[in-house]
Amino acid sequence: CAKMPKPSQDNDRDLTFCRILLAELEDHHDAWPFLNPVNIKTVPGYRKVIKKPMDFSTIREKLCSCQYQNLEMFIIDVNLVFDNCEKFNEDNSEIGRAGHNMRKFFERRWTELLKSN
Ligand SMILES: Cn1cc(C(=O)NCCCNC(=O)c2ccc(F)cc2)ccc1=O
Repeated sequence: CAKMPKPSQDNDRDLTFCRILLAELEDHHDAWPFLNPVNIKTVPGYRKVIKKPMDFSTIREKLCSCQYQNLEMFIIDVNLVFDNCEKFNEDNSEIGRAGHNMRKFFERRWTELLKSN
């Protein structure tokens, strides 16, 4: 059928979830490697290896400028942060472990939030 616009209350719910989830990610103890874009001038190899850099401040900027149509698009960008981290860092490294911890936290929190609805 014709693509019907999503009822606004679903959009509002999705936007609220994105704001809650992003605030919790930014406040997490292990967030420090992901708060700002990786500095491709000071981190050798990063520019070549990671095709689509992503970080929490960029996600914050996209959220505040209505660049996420829905919760799914937001989750894709958050997972990109953690997938980039796994690709570039050893599992047994400080940043590698932070990435695994943050991904586990995020998975648990968004499933909890969606179950609450
Ligand atoms: C995700 N990723 C990050 C880095 C990286 O070196 N990132 C900068 C760490 C230095 N940043 C801090 O220490 C900091 C930042 C904010 C803050 F509030 C407190 C501390 C390298 C490879 C990689 O894959």
